Amino acid sequence: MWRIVQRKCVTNVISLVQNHVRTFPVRALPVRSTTARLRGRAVVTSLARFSSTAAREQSSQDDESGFHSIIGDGEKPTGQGTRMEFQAETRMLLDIVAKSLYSEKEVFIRELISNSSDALEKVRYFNLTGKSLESPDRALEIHIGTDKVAKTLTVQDTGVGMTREELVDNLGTIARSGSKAFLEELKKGSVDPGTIIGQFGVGFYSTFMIAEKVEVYTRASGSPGYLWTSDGTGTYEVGEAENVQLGTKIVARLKPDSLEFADEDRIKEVIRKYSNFVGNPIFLNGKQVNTIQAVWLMDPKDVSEEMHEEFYRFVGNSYDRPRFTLHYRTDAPVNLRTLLYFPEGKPGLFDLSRDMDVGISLYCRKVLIRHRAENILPKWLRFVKGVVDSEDIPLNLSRELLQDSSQIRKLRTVLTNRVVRFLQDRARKEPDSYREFITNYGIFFKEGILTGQEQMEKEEIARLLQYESSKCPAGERVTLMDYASRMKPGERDIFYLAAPSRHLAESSAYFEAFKARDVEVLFCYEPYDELVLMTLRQFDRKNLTSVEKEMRQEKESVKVEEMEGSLPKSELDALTEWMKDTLGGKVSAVKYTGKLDSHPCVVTVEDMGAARHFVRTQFAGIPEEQRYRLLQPQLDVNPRHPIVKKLAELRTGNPELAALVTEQLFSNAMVSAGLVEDPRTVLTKFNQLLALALEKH
Ligand SMILES: Nc1ncnc2c1ncn2[C@@H]1O[C@H](COP(=O)(O)OP(=O)(O)OP(=O)(O)O)[C@@H](O)[C@H]1O
Repeated sequence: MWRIVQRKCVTNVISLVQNHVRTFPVRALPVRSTTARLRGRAVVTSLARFSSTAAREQSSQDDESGFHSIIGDGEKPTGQGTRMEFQAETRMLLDIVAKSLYSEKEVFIRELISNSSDALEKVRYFNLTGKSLESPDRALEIHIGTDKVAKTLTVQDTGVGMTREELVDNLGTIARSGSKAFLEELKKGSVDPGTIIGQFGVGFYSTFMIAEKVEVYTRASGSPGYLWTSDGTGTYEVGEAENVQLGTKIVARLKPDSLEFADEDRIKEVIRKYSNFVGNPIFLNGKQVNTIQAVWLMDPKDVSEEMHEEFYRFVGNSYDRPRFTLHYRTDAPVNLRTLLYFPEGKPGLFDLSRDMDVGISLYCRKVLIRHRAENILPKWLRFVKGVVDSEDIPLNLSRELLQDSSQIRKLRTVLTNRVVRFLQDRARKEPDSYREFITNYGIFFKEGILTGQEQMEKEEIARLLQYESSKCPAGERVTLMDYASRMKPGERDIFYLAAPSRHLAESSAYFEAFKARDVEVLFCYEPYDELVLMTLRQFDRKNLTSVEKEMRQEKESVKVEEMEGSLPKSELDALTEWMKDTLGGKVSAVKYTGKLDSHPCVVTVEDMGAARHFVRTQFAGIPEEQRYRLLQPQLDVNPRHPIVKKLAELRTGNPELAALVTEQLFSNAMVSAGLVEDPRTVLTKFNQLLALALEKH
């Protein structure tokens, strides 16, 4: 019977068991201190869960027996308890590893390659530290062979191999990781652990997901060769074997439902996916498959532009080139090796969709943990392509990601801040290229602001945005920082105006007063701009204020008497009252303003940006009267304008024409405010007006 050495490495077994079977008895040992703090944490959590589960089970038993426990602390042990060991049912445990631990069968290849790579790293280490080995100069390689006829997959390495004792210890003990023990030895001597991957001591058994029998031929330096065989149902055999080469060869005899793994193309695909960057050459049926280097682990100085281009195409699955490259490493607050690319080409239609995953692959020591790893970067940065490699990521036993850990959240914050700062830097150092970039990708930053949680975070992203300004020639763009730096002491608002083009912005009725006062206004041309600035609300403690809002909040009441060329106040009051009656429920009020010059009137609503967005997206199907009730427009007339003055006369002389003119003035103002879903609807009245005007001629 296959015995589990419970004194060793039981912690891993416990977390495995907790995740999969509750009642499985194993012996609990204290959590070991580990290289990756995260692992410790995962195990601690499991232990906590384990004890609470046990406690729950205990209390439910109490209930069934009719005993209702009352919480108290009177109980005391009456003597020394007997130390017992948990028992484990090996066959069941193996079954769990082979059947339930991994979500994808194909990962067994990653596990075997990782083991081979560890074995090769160990040879390298022994060579470096002067330990005498047989054939120390042998090529350090991994060879994989597929055989459809024999229905086998073979993974062979020229690594350290195993002695008989090691075979029994490592492959005969579930959750015993020789590699991890090796790593801990190295760390005691403060040697760089290099790229040893194994840590849990279960990966090898994943082979039983696809193999009905596994044969392991292995020979360590100075030791005879051995053959270890098992069908994964609870027992194994070990015996000496002849002609075994230094290193280890694993032959998987495939199950009938797993014959795909005897297919070269299928294996190539899996290697490329998970193990493409393993530091040792991998040959598949004699041809090397992993030709691309783990560029992200290289010194940035040593990576040429061509290498970046090639790597970018590989990770980004793209055909353009990277416009900007962020290649950096850090050890605090989290260990990170990062290589991120910002595309030169335009985003595709799919990239714009929020259903698209982020473009970052997450690696741990060169082994792929997750392709397109969500949560590593926020969704709005999904156009960034590249690799993040971190030893600090909390993996679970099946080397899958624990998505919602605090460590992942920390990683995400660190990365996001770094990306934003990097782009702010590009805007300063490569303004032309950045301009092109923001033209294509600005929409993502806007999404970042719209979906962001913290004001600080939103303001950091807002630093990346650029707008045309009334103070700069057409085509030139400024940032919110530029605007803020030009503000005079005491000024508290950054003004913006949303319009489809510069021409319409400059000729807008709302802009007139600002122009006259020589106040800078940012022009926003994209549909989401004003929503973004409304969401942002403030930047650098200045208010972001739309020109329409400023107009509606006319501070002091207008002194008509002092306005040169204005209608007298009494006439104006009578006119505005009559206009309100004429427009009926369409307006909430008709007032007069001193802020207009060449325009007869404007419409203002409570929150113009939101109203416009509402009109664009929600208006279809809403009856006309209801639309006005929702918008509550206020009409502000210009008492100096010739049309308004003429209207005051017409009101009594030709009320029919005056009413038509009033309706048309209002419609024009609504169109120019962007509050009419389809401007064609105002043409009927306009034609009536023309007909009436031409009647007399
Ligand atoms: N090809 C190999 N050459 C030498 N030793 C090996 C080889 N494959 C496995 N071993 C030994 O067997 C041990 C157990 O392997 P296993 O894949 O189960 O776990 P691991 O690699 O240590 O951890 P993980 O579950 O994280 O992959 C390894 O730690 C290593 O000591």
